Amino acid sequence: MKQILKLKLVFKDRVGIIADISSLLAQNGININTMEVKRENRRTNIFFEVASGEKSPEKTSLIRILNQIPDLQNITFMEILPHEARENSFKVVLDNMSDGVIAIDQKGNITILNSMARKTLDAKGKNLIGKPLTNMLLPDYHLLKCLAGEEISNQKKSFNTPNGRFQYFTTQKPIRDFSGNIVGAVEIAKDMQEIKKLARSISDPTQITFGDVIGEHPALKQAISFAQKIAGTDSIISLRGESGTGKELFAKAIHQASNRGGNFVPINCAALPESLLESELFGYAGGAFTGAQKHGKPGLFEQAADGTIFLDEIGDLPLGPQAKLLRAIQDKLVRRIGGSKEIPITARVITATNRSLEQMVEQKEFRQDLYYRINVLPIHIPPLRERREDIPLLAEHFLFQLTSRLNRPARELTKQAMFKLKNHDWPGNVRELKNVIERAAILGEAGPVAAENILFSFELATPNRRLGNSLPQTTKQEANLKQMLAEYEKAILTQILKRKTSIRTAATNLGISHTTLLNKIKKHGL
Ligand SMILES: Nc1ncnc2c1ncn2[C@@H]1O[C@H](COP(=O)(O)OP(=O)(O)OP(=O)(O)O)[C@@H](O)[C@H]1O
Repeated sequence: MKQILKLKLVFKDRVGIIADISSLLAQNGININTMEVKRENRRTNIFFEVASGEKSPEKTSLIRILNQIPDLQNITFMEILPHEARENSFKVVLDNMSDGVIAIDQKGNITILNSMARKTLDAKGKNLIGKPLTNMLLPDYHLLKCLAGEEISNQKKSFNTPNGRFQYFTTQKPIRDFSGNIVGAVEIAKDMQEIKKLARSISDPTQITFGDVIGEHPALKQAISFAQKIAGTDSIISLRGESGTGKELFAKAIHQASNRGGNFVPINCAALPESLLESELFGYAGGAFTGAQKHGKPGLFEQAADGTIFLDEIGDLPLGPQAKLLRAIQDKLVRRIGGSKEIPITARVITATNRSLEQMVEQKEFRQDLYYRINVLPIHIPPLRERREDIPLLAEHFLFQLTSRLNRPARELTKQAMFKLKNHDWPGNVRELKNVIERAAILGEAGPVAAENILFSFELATPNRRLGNSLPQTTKQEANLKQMLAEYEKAILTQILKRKTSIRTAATNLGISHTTLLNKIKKHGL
């Protein structure tokens, strides 16, 4: 029976090994199918495959033959040779591409046809490798012209396939060897629908996915994986977390992952007066009140249709609208103000708040029954100060976002700038970090973003800081006592360091130890 054997031989490095192997095997009537040589550490590794003919070599007889070659140190039989492993991984890469790839050799015979090309051309299961390109039904055979040096880039084309009309951008180029000789040609076809989808997702900022939620902290990752798990259900989700922690970002990502057909419709319950809230949420019938539109107006529940309604700051919803919201959620029906028709609700409800609803229930500011309705699946988003390790990731992300938006070259943050960011308390959470980074990037020159351009809101409030009797002019809204003291301390240290005395003298003057002063200098990124 015909047999294929794959081997690895290890030799002490010397000249003439390959000649020895070839002539010895030929003398014994054994054919070499493939051979690969690799030299390393004064050893020569030879990988090869032999196909035995009539005189099929047994493993033992092959070993006996090979053992005659001088300097052979080791023989191993292999399942797969290195070049086969490389080809397999190359094939996996090609087959996982969303573009169709066809390659031909010098004679115009097909050498590569990846999964996407097979699918589009309805060639699955057909063995076309090695066959002429002209055997395939294609809109044209321009690829053959690439063998004469022609090439095209991103040309729009379309043709009818058994699966419908396929519109694509094609790029076709000759393949050249190291000396520049044409040894084949390759075509890459990009599906136009995929390109359109990609363009939409880049240009449409509302298309937020979980990939846009940056952070590696376990608590954040847990929140993301829980949100991903429940995104596809119809249940009400309650997002809990301080202001600026990313609740709206999560809501949008959940909506995107839910694959719901309708829109994402947000409403900030704190931003509207009570009189307007109900008409916004539930809409009104024609002539419901003076000034109303003649034909009435659909509310946000109706507008969201099969999508998602995001009730932001639900803790700020007054008690009146709370009762109506509860009824709507319970009955899955809304009635426009002044109307009689009941309209079914198909939208998914996501709520968010930074307030303690539990405390509000206790103080009778929030209805207990509504609380239980909306708090079925709570997701807690941790504040930034509890996940400081995410600060560098987020800072780089916002810097990259800004520079790409402004069409500027990518930038990085200096070590000192990063240090300053990591040591801030972040009362405003991720939103504050985003603002700080954008401000720093705009303020500074080109090149890395420096620490002196990292300005927190309390620093902005005191542009004319002076030492002496005047305290920093930060007001209560802008910073807490801790921040004000930190700022005052920093101002004193900056002033003292400017005098260029030694750290030790400065420490003595300040009445603190040398190490305490060093720690403080480090803390303030001075
Ligand atoms: N993990 C994150 N990754 C990337 N960007 C984030 C993240 N968290 C928040 N952001 C960004 O920070 C800003 C504030 O986030 P968002 O508006 O979602 O917060 P919020 O919790 O809804 O705030 P509020 O309670 O004030 O309504 C947005 O620009 C958002 O894109």
